[in-house]
Amino acid sequence: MSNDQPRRRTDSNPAGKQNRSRGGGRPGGPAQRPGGPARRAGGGPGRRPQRDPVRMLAFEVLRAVDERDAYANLVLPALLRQAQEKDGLDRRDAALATELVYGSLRRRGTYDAIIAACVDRPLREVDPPVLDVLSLGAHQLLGTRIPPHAAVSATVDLARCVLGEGRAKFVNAVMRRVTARDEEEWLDRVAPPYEDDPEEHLAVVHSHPRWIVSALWDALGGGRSGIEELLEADNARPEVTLVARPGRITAEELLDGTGGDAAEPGRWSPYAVRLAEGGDPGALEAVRDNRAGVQDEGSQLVAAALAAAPLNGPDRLWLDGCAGPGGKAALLAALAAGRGAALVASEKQPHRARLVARALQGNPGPYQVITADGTRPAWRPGAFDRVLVDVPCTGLGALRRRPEARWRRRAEDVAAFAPLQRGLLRSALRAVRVGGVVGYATCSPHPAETRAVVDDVLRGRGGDSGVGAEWVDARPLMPGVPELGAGPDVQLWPHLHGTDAMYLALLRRTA
Ligand SMILES: C[S@@+](CC[C@H](N)C(=O)[O-])C[C@H]1O[C@@H](n2cnc3c(N)ncnc32)[C@H](O)[C@@H]1O
Repeated sequence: MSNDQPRRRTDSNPAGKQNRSRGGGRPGGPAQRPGGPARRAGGGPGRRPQRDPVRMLAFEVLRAVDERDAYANLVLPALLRQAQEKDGLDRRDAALATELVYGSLRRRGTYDAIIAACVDRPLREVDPPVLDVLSLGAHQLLGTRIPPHAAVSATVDLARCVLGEGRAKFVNAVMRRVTARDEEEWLDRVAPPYEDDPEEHLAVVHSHPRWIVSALWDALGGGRSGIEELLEADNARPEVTLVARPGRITAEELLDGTGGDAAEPGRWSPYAVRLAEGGDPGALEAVRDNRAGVQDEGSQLVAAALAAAPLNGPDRLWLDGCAGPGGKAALLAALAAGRGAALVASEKQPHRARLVARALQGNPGPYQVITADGTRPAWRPGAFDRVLVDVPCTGLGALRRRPEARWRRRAEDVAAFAPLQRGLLRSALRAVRVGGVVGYATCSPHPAETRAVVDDVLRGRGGDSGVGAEWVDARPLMPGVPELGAGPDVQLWPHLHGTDAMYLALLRRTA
């Protein structure tokens, strides 16, 4: 199965109801488990299924992601909180639920290819809730240390609870086929050899849509090892990084506040603190009162580089033209306050502008949050000394944080963002005064969203910004950060820097 094949959409068949015509079906041809036949799992028909709140919760999150395009990183914490109160879910349960949800979403491409080899019809003809149960089962079998018999039995019990007895039999049969091989053996079977089709091989083995493998490889360049490391980094759990907002708390004070072993300093940003696994940012007083926040180190580096870019003339008024939800704006506002400047944080979506206002609350210097379309400026041309536009993009640089995003995005999305990205950069160049600096940032390394946008705008392709601009080398403004490329722009990478794949171009207005 190609990893670009859409897998599932909404289900007309609510979970918990049997559907004999679609829900059952025969699994694929016979498969022998090494060392003997697969063990019967899930208990006999007479046994009542174990209702496991952890797996029920994980299933509920996967359904929300599939049915209503929910974001796992928003739905999961809310359901975990509820379950902690209602079912007494403890930390270990919460960690397992998180692993099951994130693991099965991230590895969906690989698991789908394996499940497809165990079923006698195209996956799109298998009901989405059945596929969700199978993904959770496949992840337990192939991606965790849960013993196979326990993984199969828990999956069949889940199927009996949420799908009904008929479809649970189907799930049981498929799961028993999956147990016939370990992950490596399955990949040898379902992925084409690298030599025959490198992109499809990497897509199946590392569970990314093929078009994303292709785009990331184009952006990264180089041979097999680099792209494999990048794809692996996308599948790893990202650590939680905090930002200590300057003028309000130092990184050292924030570290002390986490209580010893629970955190360590950031790798590159002087404001960063990395939380140890399982650390809960919401438990920290500094986060609760806004002196610190959760922010990837790449985003911190982008804001800090713009703030550090050399300027000719005054440095009084800064603009963040795409501010929501406010992470970079909060750091910029704190840095601006430190040198007597003010920040205007502008955001088109009112609900996101409210998030910006919340992020900036308590900032030690002057700031203003406005709701405005950055392509139709609500400010005078040349009003600002520094301008950031962190434009809407495909988010291909943050796949490790948004486990479902890679399956939702389409190749066409890249072109769909192009006019807005160019429009926002042209506006930013008009908003900055001559001698001032603009930062163009994306959380995507796709060349069509990064360098191509800046080149087009500088050359007046597709519309004249009416101003002159020149490149500023961004690399020296990220001191100590290795492997920043040939410049003058900067591309960060999860596998090289441990950050999201943020891109930054800095431009100085010349006329
Ligand atoms: C990548 S996000 C910015 C992230 C933000 N800089 C941060 O660090 O939290 C892009 C933002 O631009 C906003 N946006 C989209 N179109 C816009 C427009 N025409 N003018 C201003 N903002 C816009 C989106 O609503 C979104 O909040």
